[in-house]
Amino acid sequence: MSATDLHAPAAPPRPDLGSLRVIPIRHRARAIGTAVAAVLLAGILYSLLANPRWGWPIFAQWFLSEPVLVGLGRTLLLTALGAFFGFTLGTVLALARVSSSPLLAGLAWGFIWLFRSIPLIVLLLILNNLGYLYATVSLGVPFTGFTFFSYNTTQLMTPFLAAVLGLTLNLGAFSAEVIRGGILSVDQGQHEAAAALGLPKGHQARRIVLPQAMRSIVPTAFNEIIGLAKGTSMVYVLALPELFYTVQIIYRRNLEVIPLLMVATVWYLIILSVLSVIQYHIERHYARGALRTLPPNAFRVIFARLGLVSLTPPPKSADAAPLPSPILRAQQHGSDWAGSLPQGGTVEIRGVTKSYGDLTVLKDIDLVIPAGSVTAIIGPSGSGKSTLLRSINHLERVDRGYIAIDGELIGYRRDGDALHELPEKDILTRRADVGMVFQNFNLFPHLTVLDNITEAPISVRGLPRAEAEQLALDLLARVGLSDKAGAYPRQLSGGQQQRVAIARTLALKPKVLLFDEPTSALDPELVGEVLDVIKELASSGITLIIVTHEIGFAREVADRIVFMEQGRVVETGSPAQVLNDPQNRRTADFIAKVL
Ligand SMILES: Nc1ncnc2c1ncn2[C@@H]1O[C@H](COP(=O)(O)OP(=O)(O)OP(=O)(O)O)[C@@H](O)[C@H]1O
Repeated sequence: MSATDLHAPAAPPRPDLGSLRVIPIRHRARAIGTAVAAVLLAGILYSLLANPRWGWPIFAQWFLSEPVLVGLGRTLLLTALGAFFGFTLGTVLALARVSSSPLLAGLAWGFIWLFRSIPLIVLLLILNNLGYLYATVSLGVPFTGFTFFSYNTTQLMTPFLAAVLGLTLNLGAFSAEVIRGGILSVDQGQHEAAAALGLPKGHQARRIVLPQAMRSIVPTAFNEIIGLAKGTSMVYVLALPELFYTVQIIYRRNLEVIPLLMVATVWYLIILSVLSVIQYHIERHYARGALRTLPPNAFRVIFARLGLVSLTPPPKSADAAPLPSPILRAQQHGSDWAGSLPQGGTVEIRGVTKSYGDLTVLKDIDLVIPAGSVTAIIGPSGSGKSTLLRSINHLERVDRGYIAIDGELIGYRRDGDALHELPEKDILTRRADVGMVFQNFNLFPHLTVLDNITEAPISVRGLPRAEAEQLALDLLARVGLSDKAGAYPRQLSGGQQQRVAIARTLALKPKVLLFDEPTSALDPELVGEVLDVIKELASSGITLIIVTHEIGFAREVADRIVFMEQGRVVETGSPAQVLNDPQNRRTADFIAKVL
């Protein structure tokens, strides 16, 4: 014991913390509010039940009567058909609106403009009177008199068909804008990552863009469907006895207006409640991956309130296990990148120039990057490094010059002196040879880690699912993440996400791997784990091109450094030469600033 300890005042006795009680704060205002709400509710219920004019016995007599149920069935059928065809049409229109074809986009815009402008009731009446405008509906070859079929319009356009068609056209126009809004809400990086993996356009829309767009589409889409369910009452103008028209017929006969209106109201309330439960579960489905923890299943909440189940899921033992370092994990699996990846390709960049409007960001770039080499591109911000990298896999189109991998042009076909741009389908196929790892990872948040990796091998390389999953598990083991196969990207740290992104790119077995500042979105303590994986890859034989601000890492891993400034390659050479003995003054100034 030291002298200071001898003179220190004795510490007060430590209370027994285990015996302390926690007393929750009392919210007086909330308690008063609840009491007022309960009194109001009781008052409303009393007025509903005690006032005989509501006519509850008559309500009970008609609520489940046959004509009401038949009308209800028609309302439900119209809602289901209108919603199905309306949203199918809306999806096609929304995809046409965002397509790069001006004609398609213009036609879709015109359709939406027209059918959003026409009131539903007017549209229904026009469709119902179509027979007056066109006596027959025919399909044939114009001016030849040749027809495949011909129908009498009045017989064809029954009130039911007119109702379904009217509701479909109306909902199609409104839902197209809802869906387009959802598509626009998907981050640009997601489109780029899908394109960089060579996923076909239709596949990108179906598997990557629309599922993510659904999160913002679903709430508004359900508003539209609820509007449609109530809007079906509009078809009374066609004398089609759906729910509302049926109760109207009944109360005109028995004059019990209020009880019969209540019959319709309560049925609409039930339809709305069922739709709300469906909406909750669809939203929950599309929240997978977007939220770290999903909200509980609505039925589970009810059962939990009744004390039948617990709301807390049992802990997952796999998540608790500490992760070994990537390199250690790779050694445990006896892995060696060399041999498992294809031989690297030679990248030839010739006379590449690129401008954005008046700003020329790449100026006559000439570079040959040998197969299997590791090249680090460095330079000040805005010097064109990322643009050059993105041009290599044709995410950016160059204005002049060309880029070839093993002599094969990425975005073009050469014909004498002319370079013809390839169709999107061929560009996507060739892109699969050039993997790209993005600064912000751009993992698909709605897919598990395993699905992120298997998506492109299955769709682009045509691998059977079982084989693709085996490949993905092997790659995950190599980057030290085999126990995260079932996790969603948002459940991983930044460093882990970037390692998954590397595994996803490698699953296509590219000849060239591009890294666009792979660590700049990471916290300093996570940078090392990603750099470790890249260092391992450096000896694999694959060609690596890395845009980086990590000069120390570039020195350690690269065979060659390319220094860029203002869209030009100012100096290239070995790390020792460029970093220790730069020949150009601008390179020297930059190195002096960053080292
Ligand atoms: N889509 C675009 N439209 C217009 N200008 C662009 C576009 N993309 C890049 N630029 C401009 O091109 C120049 C080069 O950008 P680039 O991203 O290639 O630079 P960088 O060297 O990678 O910079 P950093 O190190 O900051 O990422 C910059 O001036 C940038 O503002």
